Amino acid sequence: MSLFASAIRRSFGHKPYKGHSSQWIQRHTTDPYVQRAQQDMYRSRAAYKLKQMDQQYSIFTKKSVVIDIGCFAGSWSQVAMAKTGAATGKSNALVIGVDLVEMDPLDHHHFVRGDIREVGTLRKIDELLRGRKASIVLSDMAPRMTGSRIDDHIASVDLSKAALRCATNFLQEGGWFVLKVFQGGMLDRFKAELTEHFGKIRTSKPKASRPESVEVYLVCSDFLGPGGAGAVRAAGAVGAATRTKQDLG
Ligand SMILES: C[S@@+](CC[C@H](N)C(=O)[O-])C[C@H]1O[C@@H](n2cnc3c(N)ncnc32)[C@H](O)[C@@H]1O
Repeated sequence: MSLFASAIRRSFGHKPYKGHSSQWIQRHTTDPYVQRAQQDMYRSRAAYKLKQMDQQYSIFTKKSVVIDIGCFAGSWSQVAMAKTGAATGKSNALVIGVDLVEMDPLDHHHFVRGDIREVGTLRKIDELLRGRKASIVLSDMAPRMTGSRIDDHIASVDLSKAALRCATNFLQEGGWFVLKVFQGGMLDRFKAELTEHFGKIRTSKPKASRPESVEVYLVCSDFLGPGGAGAVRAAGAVGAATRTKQDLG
């Protein structure tokens, strides 16, 4: 057994890979990001995807208020806690994680167990925000995989729409929305929907995302606020009409 595999065994118990195929175990134990995550004390290799996107787009600032949807096992929340200063417990920053699955607690982190598609879950997030708006909404949610590419794509777009509902409810104007979605035929229409709410949308495939994976990330910024682009267009039209009236004297 390799040194790394025996270290994992020590950390995670006698049969850490029970239920996984030999192909999965081989890929997992030789993956450099898995090894780095061990060394850096991240709960999963997914941490590096968020870190790489932050390096490229500068998403986090100190004191940000973050909602991390689909947060289990917690590595995105760990990154968010460190980047915003919430991990110190002395900052104004706030990180709220949401997942269907119970998560081992992180210091100064707020966890909601629930389904993001349900109103009750949104209500719990609202209570934790105590009247504040979020500066960043993250979603690394993945559906339960069926093995059918098209079904997994549809389920991923459904989850993304639920994450978008959460983002439009809680984001402050100018805020960020970073989400994972599986590529497929409905992606372009979903992106068009996002343009109704965000000034900029970029598609990202961070290095830590396995090339063979169908996942991509959408990095949306400049949240347009309630009413979205429709409201902005209407305000523009009112402004233009007022200016024309003034011009006409
Ligand atoms: C790939 S994992 C997230 C990994 C995480 N970002 C990390 O860094 O450890 C996807 C998570 O999405 C969660 N999820 C899937 N559907 C959900 C839903 N409807 N509401 C909340 N969480 C959901 C799953 O339970 C799973 O834990």
